[in-house]
Amino acid sequence: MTELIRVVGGAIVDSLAEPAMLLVARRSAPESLAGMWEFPGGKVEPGEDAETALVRELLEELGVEVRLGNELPAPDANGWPLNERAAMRVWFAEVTRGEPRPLEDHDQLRWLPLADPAAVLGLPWIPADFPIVRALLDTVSVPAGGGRT
Ligand SMILES: Nc1nc2c([nH]c(=O)n2[C@H]2C[C@H](O)[C@@H](COP(=O)(O)OP(=O)(O)OP(=O)(O)O)O2)c(=O)[nH]1
Repeated sequence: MTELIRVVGGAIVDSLAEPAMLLVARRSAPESLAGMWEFPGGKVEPGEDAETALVRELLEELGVEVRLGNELPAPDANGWPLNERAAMRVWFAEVTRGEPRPLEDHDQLRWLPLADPAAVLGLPWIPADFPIVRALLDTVSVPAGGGRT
């Protein structure tokens, strides 16, 4: 049996406590993915912990240090299926040092308002990411107060 390719992605928000904006990245490589938007991140290396891999990837790709928040709840422990060989786990994250720049694999970064789901879902994401983006929008749209009138 071939082993599952473990991918990790960062849902970088302006504030973990009160997320209003989401940072998304446009792939420049490989050619099959160029022009599509994604969660910055990458593959977990052998023997590496998923969260360590994510912190490493975000530093390599965007030049920032981050604090990880909660994991976006996924359908199973491997995360979200990307294809028959790969699955991705996604964590919320907040930048603690540096200004995100597209240093590797991306040609554009964009902050999007989470209050505008149409703007977020309107980008040409990697197709496998759409269920993840929808789940993320649902998660952040839960009113913090939760009060009833
Ligand atoms: N980072 C990231 N990868 C995604 C997303 N959605 C999705 O299908 N993928 C796929 C694209 C790639 O096939 C794979 C991640 O590989 P990668 O090329 O980013 O990994 P890496 O930085 O470790 O690169 P490498 O060492 O393989 O060159 O997962 C996403 O939202 N973010």
